[in-house]
Amino acid sequence: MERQNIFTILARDGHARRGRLSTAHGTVETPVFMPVGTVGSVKAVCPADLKDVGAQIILGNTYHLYLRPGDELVARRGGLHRFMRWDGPILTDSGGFQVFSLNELRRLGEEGVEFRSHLDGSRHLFTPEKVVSIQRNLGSDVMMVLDECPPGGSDRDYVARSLGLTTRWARRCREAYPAGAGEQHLFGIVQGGIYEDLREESLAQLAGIGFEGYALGGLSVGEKKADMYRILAHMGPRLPENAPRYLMGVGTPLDIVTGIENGIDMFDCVLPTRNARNGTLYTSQGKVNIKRAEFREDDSPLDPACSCYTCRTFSRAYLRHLYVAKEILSFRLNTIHNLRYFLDLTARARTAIEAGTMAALKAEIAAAYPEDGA
Ligand SMILES: Nc1ccc2nc(N)nc(O)c2c1
Ligand SMILES: [Zn+2]
Repeated sequence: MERQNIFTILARDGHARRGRLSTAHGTVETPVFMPVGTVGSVKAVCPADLKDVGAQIILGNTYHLYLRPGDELVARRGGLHRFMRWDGPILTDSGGFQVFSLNELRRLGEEGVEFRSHLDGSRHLFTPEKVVSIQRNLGSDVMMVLDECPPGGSDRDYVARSLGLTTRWARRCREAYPAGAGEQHLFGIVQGGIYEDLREESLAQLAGIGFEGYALGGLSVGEKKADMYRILAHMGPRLPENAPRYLMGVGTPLDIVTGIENGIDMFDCVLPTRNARNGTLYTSQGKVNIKRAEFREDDSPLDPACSCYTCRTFSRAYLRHLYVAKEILSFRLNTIHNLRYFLDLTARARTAIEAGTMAALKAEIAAAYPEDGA
């Protein structure tokens, strides 16, 4: 059957796109930031908090949920949406990246990647077919193919061989879940390291197989920022025009705005949630390190330009106190704010694209975050 187009472009500002992605659990207004909920929870906040800060779609992780509590257990509980009580769209990463980043002990072969659980050392094999089966058990709205993300700094020969494996695995994922087979979308992941020609080769091979969306993988993995921006500028606009484009694991506020101006629609990053827990808060005036003594008696809101629950309700003095006292509430209030900042940033980008003012938004973010530049 002819698949209806799942992605609509509503406005443009240069390469930037204002779009709308339809999924089985609702539509996603893009550009969009996706909070990371690795093991079925966005750390320190609940689904009501996520709705309150404007989250549309969140991330889960195949590797972690397969190991604990188990994808079949989640399926028996009605799938990940029901299990975690999140009724909006969910995207799950395929696990390949997590196997590489969490495990020294792993063996990579044509069949798949063999690894030991970081929880109990038990042995497992992820094949393309297996990661599709896991993501179908989880019931995620967007599934990612199994790919190899070459370590940052890998040489060109290694990257060239690796992208061939990634393409063969992507083809096996598509064969395991053909277009039209169900309501879940399957996205391909472009690799090719910091080499434009290898990136174009990876994309051509994936586009020849055909996916509902395309991700740029293999970035924000230790390469120089200038290399990431060079690949982003080269590949963002070259990704298929009428499909959603996802930049995996990125990034800082300036990275996100730079991604948007290069045609990217979807982003995920642990920075807002992870840095909330170590007291680094993102504001309209740049980063605020809430543990600094200067905030001891500061009655002002964390960010006067933010209307989140944390900024509406508490002072910097109180947020600093909670953090220094290692109160659990500190994690929740800091995370609510940081997520709201990243979600408001992409909401502002959606408005800016419609108004043709993306350049002004980028200049504002570059000024607030000078340390983020290339
Ligand atoms: N920076 C990242 C983050 C997540 C990734 N996930 C997959 N599957 N592949 C990559 O290359 C990633 C890169
Ligand atoms: Zn706030």
